This record gives sequence, structure tokens and C-alpha cells, in this order.
Amino acid sequence: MTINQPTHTAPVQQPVVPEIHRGLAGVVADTTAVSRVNPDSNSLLYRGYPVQELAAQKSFEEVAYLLWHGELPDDVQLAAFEVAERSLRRLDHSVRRVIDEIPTSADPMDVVRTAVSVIGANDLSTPDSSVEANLAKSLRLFAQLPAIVSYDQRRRHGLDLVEPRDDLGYSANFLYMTFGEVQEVEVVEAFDVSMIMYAEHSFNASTFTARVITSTLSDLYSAVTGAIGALKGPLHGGANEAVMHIFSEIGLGDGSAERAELWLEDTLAHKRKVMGFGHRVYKHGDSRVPTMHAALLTLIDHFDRPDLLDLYESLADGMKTRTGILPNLDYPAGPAYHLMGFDTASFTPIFVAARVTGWTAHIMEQLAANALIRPLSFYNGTPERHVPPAADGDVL
Ligand SMILES: CC(=O)SCCNC(=O)CCNC(=O)[C@H](O)C(C)(C)COP(=O)(O)OP(=O)(O)OC[C@H]1O[C@@H](n2cnc3c(N)ncnc32)[C@H](O)[C@@H]1OP(=O)(O)O
Ligand SMILES: O=C([O-])CC(=O)C(=O)O
Repeated sequence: MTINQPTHTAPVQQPVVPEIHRGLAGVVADTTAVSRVNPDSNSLLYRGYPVQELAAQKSFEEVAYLLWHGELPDDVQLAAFEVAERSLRRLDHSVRRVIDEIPTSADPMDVVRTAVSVIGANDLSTPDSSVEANLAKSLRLFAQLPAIVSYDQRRRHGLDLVEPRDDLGYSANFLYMTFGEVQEVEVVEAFDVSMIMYAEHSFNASTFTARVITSTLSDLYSAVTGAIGALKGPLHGGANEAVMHIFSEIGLGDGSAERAELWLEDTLAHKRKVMGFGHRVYKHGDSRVPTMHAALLTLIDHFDRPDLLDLYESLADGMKTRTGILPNLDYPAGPAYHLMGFDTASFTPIFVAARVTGWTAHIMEQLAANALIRPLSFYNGTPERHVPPAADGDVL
């Protein structure tokens, strides 16, 4: 085979390097009406409502409805929504069978990701991306994720699945399915607040992943599955678990403040990151932290765990003094889930159960005015070169 090689020897023009936004930092990629993160006023609005007001006055179910429909439900709409959600809570046998096939040593995020994938594979309406079908799928995932997360925690501890109760609200039922008993109202309320805080946060990495997948006109379950993969990483959702690992490494109890100081000095000296601190968008503190911090204080009081508060505050104070970097939502949320009785590996799956509301709202928004998401890259690899001509007699 003869290959024509270029014969011209014109000087190679060095391409001009365009402005590159690594990590897409500071890039406004699209519009959204789902939420507004304002780092200047340190505020977060869901469909216009401050998240703090929603946490104080509304349930997670009402917030899910708001994110999907753009308005809070009235009493009739809420009653219908609750009936529908409660009717979908039970895990399908085939999903349960697949979970049972996964070793209990698996990362629970892999279990959740797989279970969502199976729900999608079983759903005959998966290819239907109409608003009605996608709302139904969003509700199905919202209703079933508590069963997946709670059952996976239980089986890791050798316990049987607890069937859902349809006389309990979302959060009370989630805790009931995890612990087999109805939890006290302070605990249920703190959990509900955490779900509202975690529900939505504009174009974060996992939501953007969901929007990228949706932009190819793939289905909602595929987009959520991809988003779960993005959330798993410790720079994103995985940080709530990492906070608890740091606490275990430092050790609770007498002298924790001194140990935290030494641990921090060593960590920063080795240029390691302290998980649960810092944020791409907020540079003066995460708008959600005060509300979640208050919920954590209620739990510390409820479970009489001042030791946890000592460590929590000394690490936050040390970070502020040494680096000026403030906690993000994962910092109070991790210890809050620990106090509620969740094992650490369940923390990021709980985040999935909350964020599925925001992800699916964005998926529907993306589809309503779709544009394929496909940015450019600047090539900095080996300059153009050519495969040497084959020697006579070479056989391909
Ligand atoms: C719900 C959520 O997903 S919230 C985020 C959860 N993630 C975490 O808690 C992980 C820890 N935090 C981080 O890694 C970062 O703060 C991120 C990834 C969240 C955002 O960071 P970015 O905007 O990409 O900034 P970047 O990572 O470049 O940090 C800027 C500087 O601050 C430092 N910094 C940022 N966060 C931290 C931290 N948690 N610990 C120590 N140093 C930090 C970086 O080392 C870097 O320092 P340098 O300029 O000397 O190299
Ligand atoms: O917005 C982000 O980059 C991360 C975050 O806080 C979230 O997803 O809740």
C-alpha cells in the first residue's frame, strides 16, 4: 500500500493558546431556574425560596415537589404527592436480588449506583423522556432510594430488610427502615433538615454530569447513575464520610482538641486537604452550614455527646486560623449522620437520596431546552507526525 505523504515544508505555525478554564472554574455554562447559589450574599435559593426558610417550615417531600414543579404544593397537591410516594417505597424483588448478589464489602455507593441502574433496566418507560414519564421516574427513585440505602446498611450488619411504613413521612420512614424503630422527633427533624440542605446546588459536579448525559438525549436513569459516580468522589459528596474518618483518626474523647491541632499541623504541612472544608463557589462560608450546624447541635444535646462538639470546633477553629478556609455542608452533616446511628459508609448514599431531587429537576430542565454539552480542548500533545511507509514485503 502506498501512502501519500505531504511534500510541503512550510514553517509550522504555533497555535495561539486560548484562555483555558481548568475545572471549568468561573465558567457560566447555561441558565437554570432550579436554584441560585449566591456566594456574595452567602445565600441559596430553591426556586426563589431561601433554603433556610424551607428547612424551618417545610418537609423534604414539599421541597422535592417544589424542585420538580417550580412551586410549593398546596394541601391537596401535597396529600396526593404523599400518597403516590408512599405507594412506591417498597423495593422490587429483582432489585433486592441484585443487591443481595453484591458482596457486603462493596462500597455502598456502588450498591446504590447498581440498584438505580437495575430500576432503570426494569422500567418499561425508560426510553420515554416526556415530562410526565420523567416526573414519574423521579418520584420512583425518590421513594425507593431510602429502601436501598437502609437495606444496604442493615445487610452489612447482618440484619434483615425492614419493610416501609406508609403511615410515616419520608424522613421518619427512612430512619425506621434503617434502625427498625421509629426515631424521636428531634432526630427525624434533623435528618429532614439535612435532606433539604443536600437536595440541590446548581451546577455542582454531579448535577453537571447528569446534565451532560441528558444532553446526549440519554435517559433519566442513565443520567442519575452517572451523577452517583460523580458524587462518590471525596472532593464532592464523599467528603461527608471523609470527615468522620478524620474524626476517627484524631480520636474523640479527652485531649481531642490538642490532638486535632497536631493532626492539622501535620496534614497541612504535607499539603493534604482537610475534607469537609473549602468550596469551589463559596469563599466566605457555605450558606447551608449554619442551618446544618444548628441541627448538629440539637443532636449533640439529644445524644449528650459534648466530646464530639469539642473535636468538631477545635478542627474548624484550627482550619480558620491557619488557612482561613471554612467548613462546607459535609462538615456538620457527617457527624450528624454518625450521631443518628448511620455507619460512615452510608453517608454519601444518603446524599444521593437527597440530591436525586435536584439532579432530576436539572435533567428535566436540560431536556426542555437541550443543547449537546461538548466543550473544546486545546491539544498539547505530540505535533503531527506520520506512520513510516511500510517496507516492501511487509504484510498488514
Ligand atoms: C457538598 C460538596 O461537594 S462540598 C465540597 C466537598 N469537598 C471537600 O470537602 C473536599 C475538600 N475541599 C477541597 O478539596 C476543595 O476546597 C474543593 C475541591 C471543594 C474546591 O476547591 P477548588 O475551588 O478547586 O480550589 P482548590 O482545590 O484549587 O483550592 C485552592 C487552594 O485552597 C486549598 N484548599 C482548598 N480546600 C482545602 C482543604 N479542604 N484543605 C486544605 N487546603 C484546601 C488548596 O490546597 C489550594 O491551595 P494552593 O492554592 O496553595 O494550592
Ligand atoms: O456546589 C458544589 O460544587 C458542591 C456542593 O456544595 C454541592 O453539590 O452541594
